[in-house]
Amino acid sequence: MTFFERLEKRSGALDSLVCVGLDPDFRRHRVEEVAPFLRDIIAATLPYAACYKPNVAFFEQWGVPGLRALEMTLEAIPGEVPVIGDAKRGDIGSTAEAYARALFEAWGFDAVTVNPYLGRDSVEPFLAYGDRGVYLLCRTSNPGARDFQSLQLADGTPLFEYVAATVAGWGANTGLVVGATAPAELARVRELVPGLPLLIPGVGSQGGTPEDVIRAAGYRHGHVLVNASRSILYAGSSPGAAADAACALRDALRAARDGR
Ligand SMILES: O=C(O)c1cc(=O)[nH]c(=O)n1[C@@H]1O[C@H](COP(=O)(O)O)[C@@H](O)[C@H]1O
Repeated sequence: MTFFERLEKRSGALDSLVCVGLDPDFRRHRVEEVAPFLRDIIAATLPYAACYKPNVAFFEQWGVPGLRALEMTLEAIPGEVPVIGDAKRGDIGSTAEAYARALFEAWGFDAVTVNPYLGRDSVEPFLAYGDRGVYLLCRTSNPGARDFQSLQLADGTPLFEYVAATVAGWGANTGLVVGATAPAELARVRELVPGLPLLIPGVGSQGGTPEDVIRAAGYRHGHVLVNASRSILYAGSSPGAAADAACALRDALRAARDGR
C-alpha cells in the first residue's frame, strides 16, 4: 500500500483528520526526557491520531542525543500508523537524492515535507519512492508566506497557485502543504487541485480554526490532514491533557463537517 492509501485507511478507521505534530520544546525538556515524554504522548493520543509528524529540527537542536531521541520516538509509534518526517528539504538533484535516502531509508519515514523552490529535478529523488508521500510546500502558515508565495506572475496568478497547479502533474505520490491561517488561499488551492492531498498546519497555536479549515478544504479521509503540535503536546501537564486536546480537535473537525 502507498502512503496515501495507508493514511486514508487509518484516517477513515478512526474518522479522524488529526495529525499530531511531535515538536519537543527545548525550554521544557532536557534531551534525555524527550523520548519518554513523546512515548507517553503517543500512547495517549493514538486513538485520535491519523498520523504523526515529527519535525526533525526539534530533535536536531540537541545534536546526536536529539537524533537518538527521534529514533526512540519513531520506535514508539505502532507500525500501522503513518509517520511524516517534516524536514522541508530542497536542494540540487544529487543532494536531494541524499536527503531522500536519509529520510526514507535511514529514518524510514512514510512521507516527507519538501520545499519545491529549486524545481522539479530537486523533487524527483523524493518522488522516485513511489510508495511514500511527498508533501510540497505551497502556501505556508507563517506571516512571511506573503513575501514570495503571493507574488503575482505576469498573468496575475499568485505564485502559490502556480505551484499547486504545476506540482499536480509531478507524480501520484504528491500532496501539498497549505496553512490553516490562510483560509481563502486554502479554498483556492482546493478548487484548483481537488485531487491533491493536503497537509494543513497552523490550527491552534498559530490561530487557524477547524471550522475555517473544513469550510475551505472539505472533510475527506487521507485528503485532508490537519496538524497541531504545541496545542496538543503542551495542552496541559499530563499526557491525558494531550489526549483531550487531540480528541477535541478531532471532534471540532467532525462537527465542522456535520455543520454542528
Ligand atoms: O510543513 C509543515 O508542517 C509546516 C508548514 C507550514 O506552513 N507551517 C507549519 O507550521 N508547519 C509545521 O507544522 C508545525 C506547526 O506547529 P504548531 O504551530 O505548534 O501546531 C511545525 O512543525 C511547523 O514547522
